[in-house]
Amino acid sequence: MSLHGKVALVTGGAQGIGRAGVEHLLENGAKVALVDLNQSVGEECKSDLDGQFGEDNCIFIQCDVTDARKLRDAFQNTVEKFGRLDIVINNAGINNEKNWEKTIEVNLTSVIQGTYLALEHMSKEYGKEGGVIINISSMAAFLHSPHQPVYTATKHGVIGFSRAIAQDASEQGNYGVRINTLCPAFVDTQLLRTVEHEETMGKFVKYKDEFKQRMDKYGVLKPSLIAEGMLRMITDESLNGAVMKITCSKGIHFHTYEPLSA
Ligand SMILES: NC(=O)c1ccc[n+]([C@@H]2O[C@H](COP(=O)([O-])OP(=O)(O)OC[C@H]3O[C@@H](n4cnc5c(N)ncnc54)[C@H](O)[C@@H]3O)[C@@H](O)[C@H]2O)c1
Ligand SMILES: CCCCC[C@H](O)/C=C/C=C\C=C\C=C\[C@@H](O)[C@@H](O)CCCC(=O)O
Repeated sequence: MSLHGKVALVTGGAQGIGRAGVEHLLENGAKVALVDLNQSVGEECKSDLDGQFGEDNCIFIQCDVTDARKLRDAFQNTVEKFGRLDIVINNAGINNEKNWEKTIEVNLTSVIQGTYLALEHMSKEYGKEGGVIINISSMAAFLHSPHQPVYTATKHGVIGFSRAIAQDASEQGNYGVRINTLCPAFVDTQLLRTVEHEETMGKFVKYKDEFKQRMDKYGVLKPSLIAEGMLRMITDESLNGAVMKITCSKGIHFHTYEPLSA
């Protein structure tokens, strides 16, 4: 699948993994709506990208993904601006064990909401041309990050939801939309800094040194490698319901599941 002429929407696209994904999409000829809560970082990012890739290839839409009406408007505005939608990356995420209800809203509820909105704009079921959705989970879903119980739960949820809807979409619904999940290990972004603070880790902040030892043990990846994985899941048309893992030890690889048996 070539990205020329394609249109993508990336949530949490103003920094970190999302921004790296946006840059790779633009480099490969797509037009991109970067949707992010953070107005100032979003505007700065858009201005940098205009300098790098030319104006009119990228728009910034300020939006809290937990506001269902605003998220719906963000999808609508993207289609109005660029005329179509082909790729959606539900990437926005937080690490907040203190306000754990918010973590569920951002990391799981909004990913579900974003997937349903993406299907409304891309699925053959709605008379559209098809496309691809990437939902961002984490290696925490496999290794359960001991001091992030709610974060871990949300990332398990993203995998379960995405695999189930992918099977529905490809095998029963004939939506023409592929849905894949990406699970990075530790990545060098602002999210990792949240481990230092009580306001984000709550009572688990006392384990911050142990957390840092885990990062030293497993290593910390660059956002550009995660963007490479994203691009592969977007362009490889054989991938639907796939769960990609990216780690320092094994690089980009896929999780394998036992086939269902009675
Ligand atoms: N950094 C890691 O080690 C790591 C590892 C595995 C998975 N992930 C996942 O990757 C995704 C991106 O994380 P990151 O590391 O780039 O983090 P980051 O904090 O650098 O970037 C997250 C972006 O999401 C935006 N955002 C946060 N809440 C939002 C909301 N309610 N509405 C809209 N935008 C919002 C932020 O403004 C920010 O621009 C997350 O889902 C995260 O859980 C990160
Ligand atoms: C404040 C912290 C934010 C955490 C962000 C992130 O989502 C959490 C990641 C948690 C665990 C990462 C573990 C990584 C392990 C690997 O590098 C690896 O060695 C495991 C290999 C297993 C496999 O490939 O199947």
